[in-house]
Amino acid sequence: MAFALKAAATTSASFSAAGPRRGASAAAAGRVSFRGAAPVVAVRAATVAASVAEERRSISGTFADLKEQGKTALVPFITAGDPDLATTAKALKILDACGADVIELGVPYSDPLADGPVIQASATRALAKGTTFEDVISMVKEVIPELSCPVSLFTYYNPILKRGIPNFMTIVKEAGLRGLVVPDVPLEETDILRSEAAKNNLELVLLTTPTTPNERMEKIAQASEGFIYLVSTVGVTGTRANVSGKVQTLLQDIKKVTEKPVAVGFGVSTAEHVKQIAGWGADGVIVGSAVVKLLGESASPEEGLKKLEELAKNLKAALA
Ligand SMILES: O=P(O)(O)OC[C@@H](O)[C@@H](O)c1c[nH]c2ccccc12
Repeated sequence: MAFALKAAATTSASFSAAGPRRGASAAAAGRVSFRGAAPVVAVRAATVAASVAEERRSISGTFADLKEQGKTALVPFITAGDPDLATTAKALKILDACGADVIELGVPYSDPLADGPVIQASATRALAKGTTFEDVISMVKEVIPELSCPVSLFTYYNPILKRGIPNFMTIVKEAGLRGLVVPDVPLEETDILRSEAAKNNLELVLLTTPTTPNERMEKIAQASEGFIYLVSTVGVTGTRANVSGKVQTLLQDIKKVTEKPVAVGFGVSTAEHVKQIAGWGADGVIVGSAVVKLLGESASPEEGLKKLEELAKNLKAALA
């Protein structure tokens, strides 16, 4: 696997110094400070406030804000449509309320080659329910306005190719999504994705793995946007008892070549794991299978959501 994202940090950094991290407060600040201004100025000011608010909800902007606060991002992953899309909508709101900093939303796919048994089974259940890409987008469009954290879409390449890259990016942007993770596209083939994503204000997150040669890792780091996804271990997604000690060295290697945030995923499932990884200097932790398992394998959607809330709170507390 080889992954990449672009240089999204360019604009976000300049906004990161201003107060709380999310859009609502920026908009509120705009209302107060522009009161009484002449109409034209007010309109211009409102536009600036809106773009600041917009920027603050970007993935890179979120990471920049957290860095200032000395915090590590919690990035949960869930599969859309498992157990059903209504539950996915509720799960997004719960994760946001529990302090998820960015959410990775997976589009269910029939050949998830990088996924282990838990996420494969989850995608299979979602597809068996008839979940389509269009259904996922409609749900997302409704829910995103209610969330304060940015949501990134996780998808294999085929659904993108099928719709045409420019068309796909427009759909994703219009749904309110802020980023994309596409695990089966090699770095060399990400240019077109990145440029079309950029036109739609979407950040393309790239991945690097323990077997990625240093020189290539450097290129991935340069091209990745939002954050750099450090895959903690070789193999597929899925919970593991321990986090590989190699991650600490890999983090150091990446940080030698880039200032961009680095988030660690694959096999991260417990409060201890996230604490350990944060202690090694990671800017974010990505938790997939542990979360997906709760939602997909509980006796009822309600029970799954309750367990999800407990786990999210627990993970967030470990990063406080
Ligand atoms: O499930 P895990 O081991 O917690 O790993 C993260 C993860 O689920 C998510 O980022 C992901 C799901 N499917 C993937 C495929 C490739 C890379 C990453 C992913």
